[in-house]
Amino acid sequence: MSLPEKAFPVSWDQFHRDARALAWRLAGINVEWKAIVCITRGGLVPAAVISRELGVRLIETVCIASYHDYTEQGELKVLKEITPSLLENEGAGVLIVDDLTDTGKTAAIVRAMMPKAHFAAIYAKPKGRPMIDTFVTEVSQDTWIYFPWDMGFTYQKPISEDHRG
Ligand SMILES: O=P(O)(O)OC[C@H]1O[C@H](OP(=O)(O)OP(=O)(O)O)[C@H](O)[C@@H]1O
Ligand code: HPA
Ligand SMILES: [Mg+2]
Repeated sequence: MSLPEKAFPVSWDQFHRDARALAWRLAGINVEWKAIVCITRGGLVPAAVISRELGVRLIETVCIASYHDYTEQGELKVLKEITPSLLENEGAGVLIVDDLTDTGKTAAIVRAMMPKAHFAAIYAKPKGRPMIDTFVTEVSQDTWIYFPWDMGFTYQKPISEDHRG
């Protein structure tokens, strides 16, 4: 297992703020969203915040799994498809929400299902960024984002000890 060089830990507070910031950007687009399609599981959390802020009550899931053994991406599996009524008109008026885009492979699969939908994620890495429409914060490709739902409290080594040759 190879660990990305840099760590970007996100607290619940910060995630809530960033999800709200994404909602502000989406509100500025001035589209009346038909529905939110969130990509499980990571997209469920920002979708809860964004649906509340934008007043969207129709929430659908598309269930995709790809990362196994922590940071290793395997074959992408679509475990549940999107309800056909939202696929009409190539997904125009639908808002797709995920927690992040990394290689862009997950976003590419969902985009292909609804080419006219708007794709929003909280965080983006450079490879995935061209696949999505709106995001809040970009981190470098060699950074791993640690989400609050995956974390617990542990001892942290002083930074100086990490840099000792
Ligand atoms: O841009 P990509 O390289 O495709 O990676 C991004 C996807 O990876 C993670 O999901 P994961 O497949 O780990 O499932 P999860 O949401 O259930 O944690 C994340 O939530 C994104 O959906
Ligand atoms: O940086 C990441 N953090 C958490 N999950 C992920 N899935 C793909 N990339 C990441
Ligand atoms: Mg995911």
